[in-house]
Amino acid sequence: MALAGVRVIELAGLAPAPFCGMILSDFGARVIRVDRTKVTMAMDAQARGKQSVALNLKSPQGVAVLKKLCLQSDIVLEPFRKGVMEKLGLGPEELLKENPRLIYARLTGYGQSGSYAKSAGHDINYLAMSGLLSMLGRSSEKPYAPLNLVADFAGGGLMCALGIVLALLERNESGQGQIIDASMVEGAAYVGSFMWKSRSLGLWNRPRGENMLDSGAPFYDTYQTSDGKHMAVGAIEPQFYDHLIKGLGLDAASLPAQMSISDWTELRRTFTQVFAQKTQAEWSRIFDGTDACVTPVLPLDEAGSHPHNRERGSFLKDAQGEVSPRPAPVLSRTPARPCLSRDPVVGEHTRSVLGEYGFDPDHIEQLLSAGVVECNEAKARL
Ligand SMILES: C[C@H](CCC[C@@H](C)[C@H]1CC[C@H]2[C@@H]3[C@H](O)C[C@@H]4C[C@H](O)CC[C@]4(C)[C@H]3C[C@H](O)[C@]12C)C(=O)SCCNC(=O)CCNC(=O)[C@H](O)C(C)(C)COP(=O)(O)OP(=O)(O)OC[C@H]1O[C@@H](n2cnc3c(N)ncnc32)[C@H](O)[C@@H]1OP(=O)(O)O
Repeated sequence: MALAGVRVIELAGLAPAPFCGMILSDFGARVIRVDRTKVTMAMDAQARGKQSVALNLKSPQGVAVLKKLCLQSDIVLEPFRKGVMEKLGLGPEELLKENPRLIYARLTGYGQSGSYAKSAGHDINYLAMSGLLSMLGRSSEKPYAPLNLVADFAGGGLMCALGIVLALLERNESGQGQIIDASMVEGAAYVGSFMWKSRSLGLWNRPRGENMLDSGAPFYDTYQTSDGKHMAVGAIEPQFYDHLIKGLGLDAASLPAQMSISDWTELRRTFTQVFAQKTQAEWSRIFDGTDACVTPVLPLDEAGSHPHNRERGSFLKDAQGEVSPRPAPVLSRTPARPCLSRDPVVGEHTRSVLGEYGFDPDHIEQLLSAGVVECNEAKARL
């Protein structure tokens, strides 16, 4: 796999950093998640392929353990508020002095500088600060955040993984690590570069929800079907729009022009009425195999069984029978080989990882009895 041999220490976080760690793990990196002690349940729903060490970083011995792990690692990924790692004596200066090849990835909302750097926040705040949230939502409605997809995952976890891979690539030449300051505000904004750079095209001149790509256009929207499901329509180009009109059984000559904005309300009404006359399956049969750019809106538990996704193996089932997306993109020689066994229990691998990283057995037992680390091998076997 592409990242085979790469060692990652991921400090347990909420959503973006676990996603970043899972990407690295899916593509072959060895990811050790450092959990807190005295935690019963892992909050990490993206723990595929990771191992867990439970370590109390509030104790000097715990800090020393983390330093030793980082000394033998390529990457440390930290998801805390600015200053937390420094307060623990685990800041980048400290760790890079000991291991100059270390890539120190800091995944935060507001970045390591600026007046918000130390403020708490979540995806919706970062999205708001990126400028993008102002563009999201239906006409005459307030801005609407599309789950926590944009800042946490696209602009956060994924962008941080990109930074890590770039730093690894560069390290091959320089032999040196570096610090990655991954701000979700900036990551989200960067993902949305098109929105800034396409303003001159007039794509966003109208109020929110009234433009071509923000649900303003009737040919770029979703419609309810007679069984209460939905179809997604993305028939932008005229040749594809023609297929849409044909599939809907409408007469193009009796409709207003596609790009006549003043007629969009009326056109949407027509499309709404027509889509409501058949079930999702019936519309899928009509549009499948055409260039109308019309697809069913699939719920999560149906996405994997759609013929197209099934043919490609786009979703995988783990040992517990849980279905989730397979890692993307697909590399031809070194594709990801995601781990299909269950997620780690908090502290399941403490003893084995410490042993592997050079802690002698007596020292491990001393750390365990002092409560600096915890091991839950037995719980994992239950
Ligand atoms: C929208 C998403 C967030 C979605 C998250 C949800 C999925 C979950 C949120 C609440 C969860 C539920 C809840 O917990 C109750 C149940 C618990 C149960 O176990 C499971 C079910 C629950 C219902 C549970 C279910 C779900 O998990 C939830 C619903 C996001 O936007 S995520 C993005 C958030 N932003 C960032 O990541 C940006 C960077 N980080 C930050 O800004 C801050 O970390 C943040 C997120 C604001 C949190 O601030 P906080 O004050 O809590 O932490 P920090 O200032 O960073 O400091 C960390 C302190 O912890 C110490 N520490 C860390 N590791 C260790 C260790 N191993 N040992 C000892 N101590 C440790 C560290 O030293 C810091 O201590 P100090 O404060 O003293 O410096």
